[in-house]
Amino acid sequence: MARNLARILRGCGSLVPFMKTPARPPRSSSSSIPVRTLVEMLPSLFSSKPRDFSLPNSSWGEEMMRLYEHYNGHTETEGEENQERKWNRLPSYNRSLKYAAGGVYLSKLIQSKARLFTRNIRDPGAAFEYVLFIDKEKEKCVCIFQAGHLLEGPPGHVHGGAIATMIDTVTGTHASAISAPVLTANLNIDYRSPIPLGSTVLIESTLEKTEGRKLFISCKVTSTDGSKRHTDATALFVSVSIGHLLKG
Ligand SMILES: CCCCCCCCCC(=O)SCCNC(=O)CCNC(=O)[C@H](O)C(C)(C)COP(=O)(O)OP(=O)(O)OC[C@H]1O[C@@H](n2cnc3c(N)ncnc32)[C@H](O)[C@@H]1OP(=O)(O)O
Repeated sequence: MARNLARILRGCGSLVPFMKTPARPPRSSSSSIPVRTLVEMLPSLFSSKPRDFSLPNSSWGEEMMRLYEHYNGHTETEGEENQERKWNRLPSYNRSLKYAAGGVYLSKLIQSKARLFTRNIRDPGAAFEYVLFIDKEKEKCVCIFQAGHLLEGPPGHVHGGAIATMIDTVTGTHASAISAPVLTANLNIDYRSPIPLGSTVLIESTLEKTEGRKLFISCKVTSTDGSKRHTDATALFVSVSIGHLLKG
């Protein structure tokens, strides 16, 4: 069982190769409501190839697309030392336990239906639309997040739990890229200004330090032009053994 899970986790590593992405698919012109194109639907109907959810779909708005094209494979120079930072897209799939240990620690029913929380809505644009980029040194991650109408908390704004979910996802993906498998041990969030539903924001995470099995990561959510600070967070991840995951 542990050997099987080890194989899966190695497989997860292959789920995050750095890759360039194809051009944006056509958008519907007849309506502002996103339409799932036949091209998008066909692979899921006829192929077992997993869908990469971090590629553009017809629900992505102009700001999401502009930033996607900005970061995808982009190199920027920053700081006084003109340090170069190259951003690489991280693919994102909705299931990781598909090939797990034959229901040894999960019932087969649960295992076959298990889906990554943020990637389980079929209607594109309805909930979490996001794409993550990581720099080559794995010091920073940036996520472009478009918050769909199903994520409402206060009227017209994003639910605090949905924001926490995205912060956990971005910092957790960042920590996993450095040292998989990890679990969130601690997450502190300051909500500074509400995020309008339907808007696109930037979620940036920074590796502050590592101490043994512990990874300390900070995170901020801002408007895409950086003028508005929506949320600040710090997170602690702890590297765990496969045995710890199996123990539950
Ligand atoms: C690629 C796809 C990626 C998708 C991204 C999704 C990311 C989602 C991530 C999650 O949501 S994980 C789910 C939520 N988290 C959990 O369910 C974790 C539950 N907690 C545990 O399993 C254990 O408490 C934990 C693994 C975190 C730690 O247990 P251990 O027995 O492995 O470690 P230990 O308790 O010995 O602590 C190790 C170190 O961490 C420190 N530590 C642990 N918990 C802490 C805490 N809460 N606050 C501060 N420090 C803490 C602890 O003091 C110690 O420090 P030192 O090494 O310096 O002594």
